[in-house]
Amino acid sequence: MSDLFENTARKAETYSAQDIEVLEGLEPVRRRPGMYIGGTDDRALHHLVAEVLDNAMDEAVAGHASRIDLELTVDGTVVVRDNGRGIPIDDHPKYPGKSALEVILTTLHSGGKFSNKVYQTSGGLHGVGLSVVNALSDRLTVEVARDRQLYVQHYSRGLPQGPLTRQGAANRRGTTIRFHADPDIFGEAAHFEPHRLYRLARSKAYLYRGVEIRWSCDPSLLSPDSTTPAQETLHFPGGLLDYLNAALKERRTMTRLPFSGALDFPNQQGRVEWAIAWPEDDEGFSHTYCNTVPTPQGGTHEAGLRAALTRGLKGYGELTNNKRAAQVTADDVMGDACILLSVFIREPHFQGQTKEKLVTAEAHRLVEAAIKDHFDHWLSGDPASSKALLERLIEKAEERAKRKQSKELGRKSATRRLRLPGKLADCSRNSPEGTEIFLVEGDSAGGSAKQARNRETQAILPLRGKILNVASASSDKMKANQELNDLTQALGCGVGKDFSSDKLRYERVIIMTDADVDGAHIASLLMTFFYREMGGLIQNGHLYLALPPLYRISHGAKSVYARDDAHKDQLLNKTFKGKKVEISRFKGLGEMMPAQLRETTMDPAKRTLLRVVVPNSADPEQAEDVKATKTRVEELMGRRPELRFQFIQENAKFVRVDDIDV
Ligand SMILES: Nc1ncnc2c1ncn2[C@@H]1O[C@H](COP(=O)(O)OP(=O)(O)OP(=O)(O)O)[C@@H](O)[C@H]1O
Repeated sequence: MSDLFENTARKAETYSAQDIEVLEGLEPVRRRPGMYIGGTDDRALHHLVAEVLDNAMDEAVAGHASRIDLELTVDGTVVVRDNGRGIPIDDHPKYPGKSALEVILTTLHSGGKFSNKVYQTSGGLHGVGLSVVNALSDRLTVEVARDRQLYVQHYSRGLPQGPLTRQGAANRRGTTIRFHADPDIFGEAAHFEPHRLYRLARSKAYLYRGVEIRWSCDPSLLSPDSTTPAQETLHFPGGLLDYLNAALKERRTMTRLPFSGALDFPNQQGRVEWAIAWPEDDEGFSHTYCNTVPTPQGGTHEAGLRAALTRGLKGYGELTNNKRAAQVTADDVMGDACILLSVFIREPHFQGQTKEKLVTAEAHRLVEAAIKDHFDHWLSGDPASSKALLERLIEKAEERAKRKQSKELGRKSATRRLRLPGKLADCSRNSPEGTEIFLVEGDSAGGSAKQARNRETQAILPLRGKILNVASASSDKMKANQELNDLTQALGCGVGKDFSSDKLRYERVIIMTDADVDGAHIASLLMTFFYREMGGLIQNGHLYLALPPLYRISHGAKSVYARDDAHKDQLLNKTFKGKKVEISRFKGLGEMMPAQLRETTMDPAKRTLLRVVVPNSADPEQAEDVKATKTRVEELMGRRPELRFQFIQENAKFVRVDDIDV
């Protein structure tokens, strides 16, 4: 018998009652954190803050607190303070000599939210949140200000470090939880990201207009280009509609106004609030919440909304004698919409402690009933908008049906066959004529480009960071490279020996990178790839470089864009000579508003493109040039990185195509 089997057999003999462990107190949380917070990764770490903030929100929604502070200090400690009733500090009847506060912090399943007595609708229900945070913090301090007295107790890894002590008079009330996540659990490198905490605080403020949340974070924790403020008071009297407007910015929508409203359920069963818009660019999202807890996986409340909107639109179609409306499905209605939905209900049922999905069956009926009538009213109140929306949704349904039927090798069926990369936002036109694909640097620039594009003819493929330099990489490495694979799949024309110009899915391939050195580097890597692996694409004149501006120069209401320093100087010396101007420099494409990006770089009527050309290999007269180019590319891209950028600037042969005619 092998050692392994011998050992196993011995273990079986000695397996007895003493092998059965019973974990006491908060020990199970430390031993199996995944069960309570879904893991020990970044998401789980940030979930700790959500647990504590949810308690303060519950106190606010119950009408007892109006202000919450969320602070991230320089050593990574999170402070959540509210001006609510304060966690009870009197002795717990079941545990004489122990305060209710200590019971709450050290015992799983203890809390005031198991009945509706102290909280009508609450995000908390399991009575474990705070004890879990306590168990997973190497330092936690709780301060309670009640009855004009301040009480303090310190904990470490779930254990009290001393008794609850009275610290003297307090002229405020409420609870303050200060905690530092335990590096033994989350790792030494784990840290709270200011932007995630800020966004969490902001969404809570949008969800409950009766609360003011003061966010603050040590400025040294913010990177220089961070858009997260170090301090901000978050209070939104317009609720979800404010949220939607902020998310939409200046994007155009199918209807004149968003569909928004709020309604209390009958018999004080709770409340529903919603704000929905259908953007013209079809880049939708869906954020749903129950008792201010985000439910990223949706659930019954979202299903209720789906039913109300779909039935409403179909009904409106019938009312206006539009028979084609019958084919519209819930996916057509919801798929590309921007959706914000928040419900407050009693005793909600979620899936798991991280509460990602609402499963309360009743929520479906309540939400559907509440929203349906409002939606019908809204549709009939603005016939022009409703007609435009319905037509767009019918168009989608018809496109879908056509795709299903079509056996031909159209774009979409090819799409499925080719298994296009998920991050490609494809254009809707079926043939390559007149279409273009923008290869964009990074997801954030990709997001702006998607909003700025013409969705019929312009596709967007965001590429992450620097792509592989194919001139110095092995062919195996190239085949394994995700970014290059995505690019190849999106273009559809094959690489190397398999390249076929006829299969190219777009008429123009446009590299759109930032107007800086990094951008030029990425563009040069992409051009090297095309040159080596899809030479025909350049030979046939399909490859272009976009020219995003580097500066905006404004004088009063007039703004013009300059693509580089020389252009800027030229404009300053001519157009704006002697005038007081404001100059702003774009850090990257992602920083531009979609409208600016459209106007300056993407709109065929206004932009400037550079076409990338190489000497023609079919022309014997150019044979020398062909050879020279090849040597140059091999030399510079292959072995001498320091000369790459210089090469692009000085030696690449571009033909300038101003205001290219489309
Ligand atoms: N900021 C607060 N103000 C007043 N009472 C609080 C506060 N935070 C916690 N509590 C009390 O402590 C109890 C336990 O909180 P805990 O976070 O452990 O669980 P919960 O919120 O009840 O449920 P869940 O585990 O689902 O979050 C709450 O039910 C509430 O009675």
